[in-house]
Amino acid sequence: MPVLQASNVGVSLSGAELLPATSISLRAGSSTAVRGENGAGKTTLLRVLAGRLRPSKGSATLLGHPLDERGVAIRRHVAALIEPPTLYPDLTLRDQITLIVAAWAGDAGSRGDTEPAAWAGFGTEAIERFGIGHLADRFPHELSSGQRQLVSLAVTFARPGSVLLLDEPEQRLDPDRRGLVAEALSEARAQGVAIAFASHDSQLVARVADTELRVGAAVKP
Ligand SMILES: Nc1ncnc2c1ncn2[C@@H]1O[C@H](COP(=O)(O)OP(=O)(O)OP(=O)(O)O)[C@@H](O)[C@H]1O
Repeated sequence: MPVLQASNVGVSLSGAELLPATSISLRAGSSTAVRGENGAGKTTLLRVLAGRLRPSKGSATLLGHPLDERGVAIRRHVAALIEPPTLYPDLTLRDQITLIVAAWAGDAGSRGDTEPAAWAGFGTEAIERFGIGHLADRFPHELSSGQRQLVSLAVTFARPGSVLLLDEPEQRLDPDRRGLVAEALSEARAQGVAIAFASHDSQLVARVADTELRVGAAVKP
């Protein structure tokens, strides 16, 4: 059974088609690259899959249940980097990630399905994985745009889940850091995570994706 599946989901707003009917099926341990030109609807599709946008047509399921009835399950299973996470201006990078991971750990612990102690190292691991350990004591305004993207990735990968949704994870990153993204995605896929990511980076797609889904442009220029 696919972990996350969408059948003919489409989004229209005030008569404009943001996403033409699109189907996608994500299995555990698979990685799908969502491709298409600017404005084709990639971000819109990811927002639908993350339960952040209700489709105007079609349907989606998470672990066999309708996505729009699965608010708690989405939070529990899906880690998504679509919009950058909100960073607290007065907290260092280390404290931001510690706080975010502690909130998730508390949530998981209150459900009794994950030991809060098991979460303790996730934030530190994620910071190290994206090579931003040396920035841990900086505040958000002291980071470059690429460094902010690495923080966003660290926050997203710090959260274990069955599904990972990423919108252009390579954006603003230099080639070496794009390599770190490829490694992190490959590792997550090997661990059984179902991945969908939108990307304009053909190298990253070739390295990490086992399936490509082309999203059709809704409005041609
Ligand atoms: N809030 C909105 N209101 C109206 N139209 C929107 C809105 N958000 C996006 N769109 C339109 O929806 C279409 C799909 O946008 P989307 O962001 O999903 O494209 P994309 O494939 O991710 O593009 P890119 O590669 O440039 O990131 C575009 O034509 C865009 O102009």
